[in-house]
Amino acid sequence: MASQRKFFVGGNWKLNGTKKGVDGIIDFINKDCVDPNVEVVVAPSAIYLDYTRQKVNTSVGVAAQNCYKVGSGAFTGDNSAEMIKDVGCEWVILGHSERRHVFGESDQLIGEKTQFALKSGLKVIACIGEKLDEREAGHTEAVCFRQTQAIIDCIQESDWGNIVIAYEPVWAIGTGKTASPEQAQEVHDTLRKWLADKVSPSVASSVRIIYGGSVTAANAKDLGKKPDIDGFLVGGASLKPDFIQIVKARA
Ligand SMILES: O=C[C@H](O)COP(=O)(O)O
Repeated sequence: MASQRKFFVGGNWKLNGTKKGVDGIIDFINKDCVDPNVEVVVAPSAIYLDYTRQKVNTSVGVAAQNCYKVGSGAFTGDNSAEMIKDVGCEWVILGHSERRHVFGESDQLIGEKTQFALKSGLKVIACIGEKLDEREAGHTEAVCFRQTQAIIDCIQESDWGNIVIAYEPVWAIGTGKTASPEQAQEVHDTLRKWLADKVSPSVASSVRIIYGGSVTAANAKDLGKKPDIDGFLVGGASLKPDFIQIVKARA
């Protein structure tokens, strides 16, 4: 039976773009990015959230790339869920590998941020994934389970309808070394089975698990054919018109 899970493609623009660059991306998205079978969400830098929300088609969701675990206060440089909602955006990416490994965010902090974002009414793209040395040591599952468990510990079963899990092996991010469709499918399948046990069978079968790590217009079709790959979180290629081909990978 075909999956009931709606294909989801996120474009994570990371720390890229000026207003002119954002205009260019929005331009190709608005021209050709409508597919009722695909949920598309783009994540500009926080500076451009409001601008992007105002200019991109309303059928395209807009996500922040991060937010803090409380609503307001003396937290210089951070953004809150309330602010993200206030400018009309409904998603946030949390636990991205660059937050974990460049900025040193812990599993626990990411769990707490996820809890607060969901309570505040945002939907969450929750990222997990192992580093190269962890994969080579045979710890891929253990790392993904540990990172996901920290989120499970902070939320309720009913929250899972507002979460998309992004499996992003760190060794595949921005390196051109995509996980093969078989490697990604294996992790997604294992994680889904584990979620059935740790959360519930219904959450396991309904939650979307998307893949991220050097996804391109050239490899998206093969990745998208796998039954447990429910879409992509795209970095570099989301800045280019190739993104449209990735959105249409299953068309
Ligand atoms: O959030 C997106 C991922 O970090 C993937 O980035 P990438 O497509 O540039 O490898």
